Amino acid sequence: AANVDPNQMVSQFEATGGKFEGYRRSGAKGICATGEFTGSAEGRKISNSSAFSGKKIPMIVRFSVGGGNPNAADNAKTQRNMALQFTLPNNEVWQMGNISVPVFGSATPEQLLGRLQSLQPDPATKAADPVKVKAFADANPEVLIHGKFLASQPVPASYATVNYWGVHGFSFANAKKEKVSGKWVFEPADGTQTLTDEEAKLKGPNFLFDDLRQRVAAGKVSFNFNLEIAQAGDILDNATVPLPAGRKKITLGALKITSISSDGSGPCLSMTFDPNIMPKGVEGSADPMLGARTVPYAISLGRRVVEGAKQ
Ligand code: HEM
Repeated sequence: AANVDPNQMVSQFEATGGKFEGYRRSGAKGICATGEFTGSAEGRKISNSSAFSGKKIPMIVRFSVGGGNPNAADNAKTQRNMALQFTLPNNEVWQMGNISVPVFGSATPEQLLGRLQSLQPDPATKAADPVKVKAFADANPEVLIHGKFLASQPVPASYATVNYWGVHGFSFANAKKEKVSGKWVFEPADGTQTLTDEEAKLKGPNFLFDDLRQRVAAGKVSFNFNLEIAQAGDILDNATVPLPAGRKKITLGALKITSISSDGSGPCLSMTFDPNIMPKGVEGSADPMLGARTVPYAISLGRRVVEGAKQ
């Protein structure tokens, strides 16, 4: 993390993805929501965090499409995001930014910067230089895993019907200081739903906000907060490596979405979701991508608030 200047990183997001004043430099097209989280007995068993008390925890939520473009198409095979803030008793806060892919597109901040540099559009052609893109990917093959997953999946029918992974390893500790480590995923309680290519085309590029409003009005949007438990030897410090299939999965609680803000407003507008902000009873892993998120998020927040926060 120390080897990449966070200001340079955020500027590289702008150089590669475009600069859109007032918008997040990543996850730009998004919408604020609120909800409530109810922790389970299994959650209480592994963590003494008040998030799992079983009392309803107020949640600030933001759904978005991946990338820096606030006009990104909703009907493409691209990433969806769900960012969360648990507002806990005793002034504790838990923030996370989860994505609709089990892995991230780079293992280290240096690799992310290099990948973004390789994808930066050439001013003459307005497109990335395929030779540079290939050279970087050949030398860093793990940067392709994320995109291959998205290309292999149909377009999600809704923000409410896709899985959202944390991608980093995290640990939980209970009052006896027993430690459980793993990777989490929020899974729609009613299962995932996707669109055929033909259905996606008919939906057009702007259907996700209205779709979500309708589903929330019907009281139908909830996710199970699931933890896949790591076994000895599993890799937990690399966001490009998912846990092996078939790891034991426990449900830490249920997240229900209860309201959607009007476009361009709401509680998520002028804040950021820093996954390093965790309550007692939850701990991050040594994944270098995790620690490297704090400062660029704050810089992106600062830039867009000064410009006039739009989404
Ligand atoms: C060094 C690594 C990373 C950098 C520099 C970075 C950078 C950023 C920036 C600048 C933003 C916009 C923040 C804002 O304006 O509030 C953002 C948003 C986001 N990032 Fe990252 N990111 C990194 C790694 C990751 C990883 C590994 C994930 C995977 C879970 C991720 C998921 C998200 C999500 C879900 C959002 C949208 C949050 C929201 O709705 O406010 N990022 N990222």
